[in-house]
Order: sequence, then C-alpha cells, then structure tokens
Amino acid sequence: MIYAFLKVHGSGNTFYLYNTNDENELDWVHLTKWLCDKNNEGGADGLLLVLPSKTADAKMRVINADGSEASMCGNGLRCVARYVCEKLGKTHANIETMKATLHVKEEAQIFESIPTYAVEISPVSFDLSTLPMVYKNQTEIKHQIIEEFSPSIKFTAVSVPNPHLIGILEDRNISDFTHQEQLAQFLNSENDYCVDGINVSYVYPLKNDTIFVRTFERGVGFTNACGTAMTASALVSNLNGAVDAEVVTVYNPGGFVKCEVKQQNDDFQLTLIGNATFTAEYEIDIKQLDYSIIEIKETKEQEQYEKCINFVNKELTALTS
Ligand SMILES: N[C@@H](CCC[C@H](N)C(=O)O)C(=O)O
Repeated sequence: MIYAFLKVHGSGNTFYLYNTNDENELDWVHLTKWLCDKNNEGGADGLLLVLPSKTADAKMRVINADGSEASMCGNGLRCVARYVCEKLGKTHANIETMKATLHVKEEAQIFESIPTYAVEISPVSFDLSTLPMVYKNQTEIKHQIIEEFSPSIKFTAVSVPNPHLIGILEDRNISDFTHQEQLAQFLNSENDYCVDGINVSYVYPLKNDTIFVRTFERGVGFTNACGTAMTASALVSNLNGAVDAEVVTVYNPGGFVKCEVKQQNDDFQLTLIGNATFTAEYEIDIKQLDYSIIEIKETKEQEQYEKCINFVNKELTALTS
C-alpha cells in the first residue's frame, strides 16, 4: 500500500511528517528506524505524526531516530504548525502535545521567502524530577560545575518539557565538539545520572543577544539543530547573564532561530521562531514491515533555504573569527 509522507525541517533538523486519523495504523517505531537510516535517502532525525485531537486543532507525536518517543520537538512543532495551519486555512492554531496544548502561529519571515512559524515551548521546569536526572541529593542543577562532567563548564538542567543539560562555554571555538560528544554519549548510555538519556547542548555566547548552540540529541546524536534545546539555551543564557535580551538570536549548524524569553515571577513564557521548510513529498510502499520509496517529488523550498544558510555562515564567521 502506498503512503504519502512529507520531508520537512526546522533549522536543518529533518523529519518525516505523516498525517493520519489512525494512531495505530503502522508500527511507528519500526518505520521510524527505517526512515531515519542514513542509507535510506539520507535518513532523518525522526518522525512527526499529525493526529486528530479532541481538545485542539491537531495532536503531534514525536518519534526519535532510535524509536524512542519524545514529549516535545520545537523544530518539528514549527513544521506541524505550518502543515495544520495550511490545511485548515488558518494563521493560528493549537497543537496538543504529550505534556501540553501549545499555541502556534504563522510569523513574519525570518529570511526572504522562508515560511516562518512561532511556537510556544512549555511547560518549563528546573526540578530534576521532571527530567528525570539525579545528582547527589540536589533538586536542581543551575549554572553549576559538576566535576564528574567537566572542571570548567557550568551546567543547567531544565525540562521544556523534554530533558536538556545546557553547558555555557567561555570560548568561541565552535569547531571542536569532542568533549560534548563524550559527555553526551556517556549520559545517553548506562549511567548513574540520567535513566532515560538527555539532550546535551553547549552554548557559545557571541553577543549580548546572540548565542551559538550545538546539541547532541537523546535518541538521535548530533543534529543540525534542536529547537527545544535552543530555546532552553536562550532561557539559561539569560538567567546566568551570558546574554541580556528578551529576543535571542540562536545560530546553529543548520541555520538560525529567534527565541523569545519572557518571565513573570517564576513563570517563563518561551517562544521559538524559525523556518518550517517542506523539502519533498515521498510516496512509500509499505507491506507490513517492508518499505520501499516509490517516488520523491522535491519542492523548490530548499534552494531558498540554502541562501539563508550562506547568510548565516557569513554572520557566524564574522562573529567567531
Ligand atoms: N530536535 C527536537 C527534539 C526531539 C526530541 C529530543 N531528541 C528528545 O528526545 O527529547 C527539537 O527540535 O526540539
């Protein structure tokens, strides 16, 4: 039987998007592992399921490349937002996710001819029980050196609501990620700190309102970008004085986003703004657990997005040289 998928990305964080009314239509875990295999048309970082919702315009589920399910996906939510808004002929919508129903809307383009959406990132918590993560008897890890991780990097643990460990670096050498990879691989395998793994991001403050973020994602590995990680990094950078801006520009290997950070008492209102690019339509023949790609129809959107990448690379070179 032939199934229609969209290939989409937010900041180069690439997903297959599939819309269905039947939440049990296919073996999502088995399918996602095949779709994300780099040997199959370059793979992807995960699968976004768009499903009916009793309480919102639609429901989003996120399956990581390794088959694990995540509670949230910021880059993916922008793509789902565009898909749902275009399908319903609206510029605003509410999307049900595992832990919250989130408001999404079409936004002014962040770069010429780039479809742009703004999505709410919520709930936010610094309580280690929400990650889940354990460290001695602490209930939080906030801008703290953890000798077992690094003698110099200060880390913050935060859920948005998926789990993130954010390290703020003092230097601008955004070319060597060896330490980050070693720590992330340790925390995403058998260890005494994180039972279900954690997304690990290193943040490089560049200006008072600008950071660079590289993320090793739980269930995927290094990706071009992680929307929830970039938003969490903008929040943590503000809280720790690395930046002082309500709107933070976040560069990443896959492009850039804007993260809005508002605080009222202990409540944070976080908004992630960035591209929602649809690169191709895929027709995939699925017979039980056997898959074959029948046809790929490229859109023209990636050509325009490459111009955005070229602009970002020039900006980054100027900021880090
Ligand atoms: N890349 C996504 C996050 C996807 C889930 C994450 N890997 C997790 O398991 O928490 C994003 O853009 O936020």
